[in-house]
Amino acid sequence: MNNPISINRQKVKEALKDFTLPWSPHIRLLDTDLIETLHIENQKIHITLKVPNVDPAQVEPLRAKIEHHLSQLKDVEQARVFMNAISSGLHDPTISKRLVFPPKQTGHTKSDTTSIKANNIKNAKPIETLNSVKCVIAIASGKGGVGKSSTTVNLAIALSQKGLKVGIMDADIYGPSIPHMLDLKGKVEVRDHKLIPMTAWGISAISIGMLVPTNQAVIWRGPMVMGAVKQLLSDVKWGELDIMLIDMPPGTGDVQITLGQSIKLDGAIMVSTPQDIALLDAKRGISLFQKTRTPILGIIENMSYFLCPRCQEKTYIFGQDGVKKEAKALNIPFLGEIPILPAIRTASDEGIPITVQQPDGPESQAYHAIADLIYPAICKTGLANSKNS
Ligand SMILES: Nc1ncnc2c1ncn2[C@@H]1O[C@H](COP(=O)(O)OP(=O)(O)OP(=O)(O)O)[C@@H](O)[C@H]1O
Repeated sequence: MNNPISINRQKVKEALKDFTLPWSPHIRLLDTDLIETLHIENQKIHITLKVPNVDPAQVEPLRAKIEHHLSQLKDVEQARVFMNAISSGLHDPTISKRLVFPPKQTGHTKSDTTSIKANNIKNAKPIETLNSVKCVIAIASGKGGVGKSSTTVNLAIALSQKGLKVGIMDADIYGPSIPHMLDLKGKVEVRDHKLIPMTAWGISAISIGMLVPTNQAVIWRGPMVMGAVKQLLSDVKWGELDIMLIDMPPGTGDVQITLGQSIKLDGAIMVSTPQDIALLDAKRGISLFQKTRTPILGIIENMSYFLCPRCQEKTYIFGQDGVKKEAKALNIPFLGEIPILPAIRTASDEGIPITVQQPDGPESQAYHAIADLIYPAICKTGLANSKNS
């Protein structure tokens, strides 16, 4: 005979009886009204924690500690604790409660990128919603504005034109541009408490830009960002995907740390422009991925050269082969050059990517050539001959 499931509200409360507030250690959590909701369903505990008017960085350890402690209880399959916003600008009230932290911040949580260790991932619980995603690859850059989002979108479309099912997770919390580039407007559908990705040009996509007004997330720091990333990872019903591309924010901050600690990436692709400064920053990004033992699939040089529309002559405005040489020095694959062309920018601005508008044009060919190179890595047969040599 099966043993009855023993977890119930009483047991959860019992487990939390010694928890105190990190900012007022003499006050017991259960003596406050901070636990707003407590639901138990199918051995999964969901708690909503009201966040008082303190620095969210002080609340995050409590959230994490409760999650960890409750997930150890007998008959508990999963414990999730969500921070509840005092007010939010999210379009969907069922999501808003869970996604954001209070707007007031008294301090900036500085990210300690050195604290990322590969073994953190071992402790991370598998994210159920990603079970149906075969391969997750981050598209990153050290510096902003180098064309990472344009590359993500066009690469995604090039891969889908090869017959793969592709999704984009826009993790660029501070400047989400994927909805604009894919012309995705309107409200994200919520089904069974999960976000349903929007679709355009055969690509599924989710972005914080679909959930909050564009200027709101810009001020988020530390735990707010981490909470948002975790929920973009675990609260989205992706369905079957061959590959998910994650459009990362530039640099090495909270998003990179949270992702590094939450999921095992199958690979990372760096995007850089030929300028020295962008390359220098890209190297920092590469070293961060190396710390989490994420395979670097390679580096793409964007805005490499101008292609004369009349004579097809290439002009290397910022010098030739800078990224290629650096890739060789770093012993990582060089994935290719993308020209700087007005059509790429205008297509992005119109929300109809160049790979959709002119799938056979020279700009699209550059993305297709890179898709050809990474395709075998996605299909776990190793990277195709890269252009390093
Ligand atoms: N190869 C290219 N040719 C012409 N314009 C380009 C090219 N790549 C990107 N752009 C344009 O440069 C601008 C910045 O590109 P994008 O938003 O993709 O960069 P990003 O690295 O994602 O920026 P952010 O750091 O803000 O997220 C956009 O206007 C985009 O259309």
